[in-house]
Amino acid sequence: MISAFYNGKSILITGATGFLGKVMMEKLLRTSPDLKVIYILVRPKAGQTLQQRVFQILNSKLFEKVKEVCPKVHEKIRAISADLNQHDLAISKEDMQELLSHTNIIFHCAATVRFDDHLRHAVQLNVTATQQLLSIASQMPKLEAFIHISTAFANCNLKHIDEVIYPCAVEPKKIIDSMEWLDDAIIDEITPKLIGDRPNTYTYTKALGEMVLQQEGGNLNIAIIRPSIVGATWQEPFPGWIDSINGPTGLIVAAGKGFLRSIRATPMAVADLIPVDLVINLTLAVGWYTAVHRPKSTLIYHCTSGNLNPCHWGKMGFQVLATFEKIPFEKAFRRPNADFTTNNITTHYWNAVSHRVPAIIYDVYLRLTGRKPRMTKVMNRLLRTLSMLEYFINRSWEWSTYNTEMLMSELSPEDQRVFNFDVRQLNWLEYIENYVLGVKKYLLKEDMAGIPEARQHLKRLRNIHYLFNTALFLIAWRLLIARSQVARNVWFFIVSFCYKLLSYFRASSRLKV
Ligand SMILES: CCCCCCCCCCCCCCCCCCCCCCCCCC(=O)SCCNC(=O)CCNC(=O)[C@H](O)C(C)(C)COP(=O)(O)OP(=O)(O)OC[C@H]1O[C@@H](n2cnc3c(N)ncnc32)[C@H](O)[C@@H]1OP(=O)(O)O
Ligand SMILES: NC(=O)C1=CN([C@@H]2O[C@H](COP(=O)(O)OP(=O)(O)OC[C@H]3O[C@@H](n4cnc5c(N)ncnc54)[C@H](OP(=O)(O)O)[C@@H]3O)[C@@H](O)[C@H]2O)C=CC1
Repeated sequence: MISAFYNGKSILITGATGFLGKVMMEKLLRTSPDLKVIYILVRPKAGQTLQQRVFQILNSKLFEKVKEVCPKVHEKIRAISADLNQHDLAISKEDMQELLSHTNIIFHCAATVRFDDHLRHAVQLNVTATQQLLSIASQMPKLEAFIHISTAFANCNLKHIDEVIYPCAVEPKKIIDSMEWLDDAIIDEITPKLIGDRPNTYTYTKALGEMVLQQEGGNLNIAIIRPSIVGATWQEPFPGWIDSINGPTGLIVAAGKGFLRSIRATPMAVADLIPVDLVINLTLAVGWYTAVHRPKSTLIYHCTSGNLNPCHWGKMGFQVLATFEKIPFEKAFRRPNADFTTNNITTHYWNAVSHRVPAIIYDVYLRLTGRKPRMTKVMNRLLRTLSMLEYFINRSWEWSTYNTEMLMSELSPEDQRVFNFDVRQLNWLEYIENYVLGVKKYLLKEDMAGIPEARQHLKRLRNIHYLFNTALFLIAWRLLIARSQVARNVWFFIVSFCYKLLSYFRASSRLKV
C-alpha cells in the first residue's frame, strides 16, 4: 500500500545528498519504481556541478540494488540548484514554477548537524530555511504532506520527552530577526543564554525549527520525525552501509585505528542508536499516513530504540572492541584497546597518558625521521570531538513512542515487512558487528583481502608495545636503584633469590640423572 501510494507521485527532498537523504532516495526508488520524479535541492560543492554530485551518488554501491528494479534511476531524479542559506533558497524562477505546480510530498531533511556551528548559521539553516520552505509549500496546490526530520535531542534538556512540541523561551521569529542585525560578537555573547540548558546550537535550533512548523504551518499537513542517534543500515539495501563520520561512527574509526584509547562515558547509560534504514522506513510510512489519513494536528514520531530494545554504551563499546579482534582496521596507530572513564580525574589522567603523550612521542619520531609532525593535531581534534559528544554518552532519556506504535498497528502485514520500523526485532550484537564491518568497507574503503596484513601490523604494534613497556620499566628501575637504598636492597634480594633458585634446580636435575 505504501509503495503504491508513492507510485506516480512527485516528491521533493531537501538534504538528499546527506546520509539520511541518500538512503531515502534509494528506498523510494527501490520500492516505488513508478514514482513520477524525485526533485532534490542540491548545491554545487567542492568543485563539482550538481549533475556530477548526483551522478556520483547514483553510481555508488548504495544504489546497486535499485538499478535492478529501476534501471532508469537517473531519469527519476531531477536535481534543482538551491542553497538553503539564501533568500528563497536560491531556486530559479523556472525551477520554482515546476516545484510549485507538481510537488505532492516534501521530505525536509537538510540541516546543519554540526554541534558547534555559529548560531547565525545554525538558525539560517535549521530555522529560517524551514520557514522559507513552509512558505513555498503553502503555494503548492497538489501538496499532500510535509514531513520534517527533526531530532530526538531537540529537547535534550528534558529527561522524559513526549510527542509534543515544547516551546523555547524566545520566539523563533524574534531570533530570526535578530540574526539579521546583530553582529557576530554579540551573537557569541548571547548564545549561551539563548541555548540555556541545551548543550549546543544544533539541538537549540532544531527545537526552534519545530516551533516554526507549529506556528507557521498554516493548513499544511505536517508531521515531524525525531530520530535519536542514526547509525549504519540494519538490513537494507544491505547491512552495515554508512558513509558519514558523524555520531558514533567517527569514534568507531578513531578506536579501530587506535587513536581513541579512553572515553568519558557512563557504561549503563542507554545508547539510543537507531539504524538509518529503520528511520527511513518510518519516515516513508509517516508520509503515506499523513497524506492519506490527514490527522487533525501535527503528529510527532519518536524514532528511538531505548524504550523498546535498550542497549547500553558499555555493551556497545565491548562489542565494538570484540569486532576489531575479528575485523581489524588497516594501518592502526596503536592496538585498539579503548576503555571508559567515569570521572574528571581519570579522564584527564588517561587523556594525558593514552592520547597526548603517545602523540608527542610519535611526533618526535616523525621529526627525527625528517617528516612533518601531525599526531598532536589529530589528537587535539579528537579530544575536542570527544568533549562535544560526551554530553550524549553520559545521560539517558526516555522518549514516548505512542504515535510510532499507533502507526505500526495501522500498517498492513505487507507494509510492516517492507517498511519495517520495529526496533524490537533488532539484534544489537549482530547489528554492531555489521556496523563496524560497514565502517571498514564503505566509509574507510578498506579491502577485506587486507585483513591478514592488518593482523600482522597489530602483532607488530603489540611487540613494540611490550618492548617499549619493558624498556620503560628497566629505565625507571635503574633510576630508582641509583637513588634509593631500599630499592637496591630489594633488587639484590631478588637477584640472589633467583640465583639460589636456579642453583637448586640445577643441582636437583643432576641428582636425578
Ligand atoms: C567495557 C568495555 C568498554 C570499552 C569501551 C571502548 C569504546 C570504543 C568504541 C567506541 C564506540 C562506542 C561508543 C561511541 C560513543 C558515541 C557517542 C555519539 C554520540 C552522538 C550523539 C548525537 C546526538 C545527536 C544526533 C543528531 O541529532 S545529529 C547528528 C550528530 N551530529 C554529529 O555527530 C556532528 C558532530 N560533529 C561536529 O559537530 C564537528 O565535527 C566537531 C566535533 C565540532 C568537530 O569540528 P571541527 O574540528 O571543526 O572539524 P570537522 O571538519 O567537523 O572534523 C574534524 C575532524 O574530526 C573528525 N570527526 C568529526 N566528527 C567525528 C566524530 N563523531 N568522531 C570522531 N571524529 C570525528 C573528522 O573526521 C575530522 O578529522 P580529520 O579529517 O581532520 O582527521
Ligand atoms: N545523523 C544523525 O545522527 C541524525 C540526524 N538527524 C536529522 O536528520 C537530518 C539529516 O541528517 P544527516 O543526513 O545526518 O545530515 P548530513 O549532514 O549528512 O546531510 C545534511 C544535508 O543537508 C544539506 N545542506 C546543508 N546545508 C545546505 C544548504 N545551505 N543548501 C542546501 N543543502 C544543504 C547537505 O547538503 P551538502 O551535501 O551540499 O552539504 C546534506 O544533503 C537532519 O535534519 C538532522 O538534524 C536527526 C537525528 C540524528
